[in-house]
Amino acid sequence: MAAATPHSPPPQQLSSPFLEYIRAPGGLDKVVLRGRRSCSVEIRLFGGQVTSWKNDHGEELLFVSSKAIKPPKPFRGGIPICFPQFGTQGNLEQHGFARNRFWAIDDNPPPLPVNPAIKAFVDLILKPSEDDLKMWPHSFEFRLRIALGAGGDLSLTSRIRNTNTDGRPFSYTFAYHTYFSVSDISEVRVEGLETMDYLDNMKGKERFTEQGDAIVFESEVDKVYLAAPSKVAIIDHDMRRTFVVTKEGLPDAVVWNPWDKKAKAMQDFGDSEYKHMLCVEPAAVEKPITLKPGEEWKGRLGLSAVPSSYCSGQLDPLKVLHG
Ligand SMILES: O=P(O)(O)OC[C@H]1O[C@H](O)[C@H](O)[C@@H](O)[C@@H]1O
Repeated sequence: MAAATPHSPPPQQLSSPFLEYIRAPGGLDKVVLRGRRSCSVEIRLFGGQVTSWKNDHGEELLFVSSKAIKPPKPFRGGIPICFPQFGTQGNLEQHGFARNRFWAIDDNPPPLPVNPAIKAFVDLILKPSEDDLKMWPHSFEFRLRIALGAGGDLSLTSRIRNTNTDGRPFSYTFAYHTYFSVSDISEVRVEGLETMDYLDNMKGKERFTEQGDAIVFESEVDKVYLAAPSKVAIIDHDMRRTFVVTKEGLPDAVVWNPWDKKAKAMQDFGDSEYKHMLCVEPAAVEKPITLKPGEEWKGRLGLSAVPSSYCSGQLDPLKVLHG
C-alpha cells in the first residue's frame, strides 16, 4: 500500500540542521539537504525525484524545464526514477509508475554502510498501492537514499526487495533518468562510451557499435549503451565543468537529447530547451533484473561536478575517467 501522502508529518530523521522539510500545496512537499556553503539538493516526495542539485556557489547543475507540469504528471527535469519499466518496454505507462507516485519518508530504513564523507541524507520508500498491484501484480519495497557529500557530490542508492508472499519472482527494468544542465549541447562531449555497443531507440532498437572519439551532439539522440563503464564524463567546454557519473549495479547508460523537432512536440518542454540539457541515464534496460521473493537488488548513482582541466584547449580524458 502506498502510505505516502504529501501531508504526512515530518519524521524524526528530518530534525537535523542539514535537512529541511518544506510543505507546499499541490503535492509539492519537498526535502532539502544542505551542504557546505551553498550546496544543496531538493527532493520532491512526488516521484521520489531530485529536482535540484546546486554546487557551493549555488549554481544549478540539473536541468528542469520551465514548462514542467505539476503532479499528477511526471516532472520534466532533475532525476526521475524509471521503475518497474524503462521506456515502452512492457505494458505499463512509459517509464513505469514510480515517478508518478507519492513516496514516503522512510523513518527506519535497514542500515546501509555509512560513508563518512556524507553530509546529509534522506531515506524514502515506495510500496505499491492497490491500483499499482492491478497493473503490476507484485509486492515490493523500494528504498531510496539520497545523499549529499561533503564535497557537494550527490548519490542515489536504490534498494528494491521482492516482498511477494506467493513465491513468485518478478523482473523489471530501471533508470536514473538524469537531466544535466549544460551551457550549449553543441559544445558538450561525453567520454567513456566511445567504442561501446548501443541499441538505437530511433532505429527500432537496432544494435550498433559507436565509432570514433568522444560522443558529440548535432541532432536528436536516443541510445542505450550496453555494458557501459562504471564511470562516464560529460564535458561542458563553455562552463569549464565536467560531470562525472558513476554507477554500480546498472550495466547500461541511456543518452538522450530530443533536439528541436521533438522539443516542439513536447508539451512540458520549451522549444529551445534542448540546447541546455543532456540526459545520461545509468540504467538496466537490455537485460531485466529478476528478484525472487526475499531478494534485494541495489543500484547506485554517483554524481560530481568538477572544473574541467585543460591543457592547450584539450581535456585529458584519462584524468577525468581514471584520475
Ligand atoms: O517524455 P518521457 O516519458 O519523460 O521520456 C523521455 C525520454 O526518456 C528516455 O531517455 C527514452 O530513451 C526516450 O525515448 C524518451 O523520449
